[in-house]
Amino acid sequence: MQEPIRVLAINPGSTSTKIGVYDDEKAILEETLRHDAEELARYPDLFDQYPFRKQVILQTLEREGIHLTGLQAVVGRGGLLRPIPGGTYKVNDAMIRDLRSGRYGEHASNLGAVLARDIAETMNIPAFIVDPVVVDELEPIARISGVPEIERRSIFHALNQKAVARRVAEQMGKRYNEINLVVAHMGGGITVGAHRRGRVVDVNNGLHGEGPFSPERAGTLPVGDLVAISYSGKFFASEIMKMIVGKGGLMGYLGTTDARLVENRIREGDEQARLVYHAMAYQVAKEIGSYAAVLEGNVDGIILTGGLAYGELFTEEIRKRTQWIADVHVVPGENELQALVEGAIRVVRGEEEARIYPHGESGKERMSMDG
Ligand SMILES: Nc1ncnc2c1ncn2[C@@H]1O[C@H](COP(=O)(O)OP(=O)(O)O)[C@@H](O)[C@H]1O
Ligand SMILES: CCCC(=O)OP(=O)(O)O
Repeated sequence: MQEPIRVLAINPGSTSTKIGVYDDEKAILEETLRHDAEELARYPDLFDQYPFRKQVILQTLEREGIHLTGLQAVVGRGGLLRPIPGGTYKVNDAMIRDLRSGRYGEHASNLGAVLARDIAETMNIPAFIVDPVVVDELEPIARISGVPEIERRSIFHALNQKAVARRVAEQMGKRYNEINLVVAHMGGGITVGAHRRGRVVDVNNGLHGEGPFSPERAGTLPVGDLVAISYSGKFFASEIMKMIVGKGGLMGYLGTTDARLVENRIREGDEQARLVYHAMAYQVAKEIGSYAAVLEGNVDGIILTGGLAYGELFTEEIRKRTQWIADVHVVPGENELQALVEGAIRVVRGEEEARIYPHGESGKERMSMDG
């Protein structure tokens, strides 16, 4: 019998590092290492977290008796790169440069490719990323922001939204590219996408102040008030950015990114916690309604996924407000580790060729809201 292909998958999120070791498509280890906000606050810059995240990965593997020598590939979640089509990409120098410099913005997923290559290099095996957060299938109409100088961009939980959408389509006895879905991924960040026949034609940019607020992000803000606060002389630009990503949302109002703690507080009668948690669900429901309009009301299903979808209080609040649109499917957690591994295995088996991330410079592409 042929030896299985063993792959390590690394998925750094804003509140956790998830790792998986798979023999072919079978998981032999899956672990979510949660990082509380205080722990991460010790690292002022994203890449300052690098040694800490690498250490927890290696310690977990050692504790589980999994040796790096048995691996055939390492795959990481792809971060903020230039907009590229979906697929499996070999980690290359241009990719590492863009991720380390934060040229297209900063997010924990920027660590994925770098961690993958670092570990892969010691074993002389390949490193990949699959469907990074910059997968871009927006229609031209969705790119118009309302200000000519600002173009809307596609930054979302592409890997999980697509993997879960495929799974639910299959359960419905349909193919992903035959139906229309609204998918809400609700993790540290929240993104809601309109999937029209297998393409995400519109989605809120989960990192740059669009959409519902989330455990650690502000989402859409009243823009005039944001400008006023930005020029009030009371805050540095970096402090404003932290209010939008990192210390916004649940963190800003309640001092935690952990929805489980918020649910406990609600059970103990904390009225502020109840109001804020319900407001987050309310904003997700509003966003789902707007993407149902994008699909002209032809919605075959609504999917609620990500860590927050474990919270029944939360998903019921969204269901109550959106079930008139279509059936609501709750798929808690995410399928990201498996989707990463499947993408890597297709290439290792030679079923698919790895895509090459392009080298190249263009000052115009630099994000104005980096960091
Ligand atoms: N059982 C649960 N009930 C309610 N919320 C949960 C549960 N498990 C995880 N969460 C919440 O989900 C959020 C993290 O989601 P996740 O998709 O793991 O995030 P990320 O990958 O962005 O770090 C956190 O607010 C966490 O507290
Ligand atoms: C929108 C980019 C992806 C994202 O927000 O991921 P996390 O929820 O894991 O932070």
